[in-house]
Amino acid sequence: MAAQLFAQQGFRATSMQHIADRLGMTKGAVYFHFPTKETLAVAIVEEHYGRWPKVVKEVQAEGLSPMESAEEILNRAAVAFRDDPVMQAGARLQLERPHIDAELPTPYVDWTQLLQSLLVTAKYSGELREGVDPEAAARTLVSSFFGVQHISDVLSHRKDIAERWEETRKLLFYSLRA
Ligand SMILES: CCC[C@@H]1OCC(CO)=C1C(=O)O
Repeated sequence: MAAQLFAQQGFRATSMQHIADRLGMTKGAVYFHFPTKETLAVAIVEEHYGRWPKVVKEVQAEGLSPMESAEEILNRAAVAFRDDPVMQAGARLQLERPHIDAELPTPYVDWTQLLQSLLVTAKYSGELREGVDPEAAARTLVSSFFGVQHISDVLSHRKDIAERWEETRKLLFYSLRA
């Protein structure tokens, strides 16, 4: 599907003909659904963003502590980035935003906001190490996660992302826990 093409070769190198061929459709049929390649990229990014509230809700229904919820959401994100072409395409398209003439959401800010709110709750429930600033810690978790997923993508096409993220999260959450 189109997400796989965007994930593998990026926005600029992917033509509507490539997409039509991959989908087994005519180019006209693709244009019928998506008038431009940009609208298709926006749809994929929106699909990517749209998947996270469900993941967050599932984790928060598990009755974990705030700190455990933060850790579990990021663990699931690592697996999702490994296995889901829409996540992979969304991650690449958001890096290619300067070359996509369309309104795309600013990445990372929602992640930071979500993790910060969990870490603030963790602070007041005594789970957060004394002196740790929840906002700075949330930014560090997001930078670390997206750095790990990027390097894993470049070096192993994300095959080892779960292992790479596990070693990173162990260190990070060790430093965050009270
Ligand atoms: C927890 C929602 C996170 C949000 O949804 C997907 C995505 C892409 O990186 C986001 C972001 O960067 O903030």
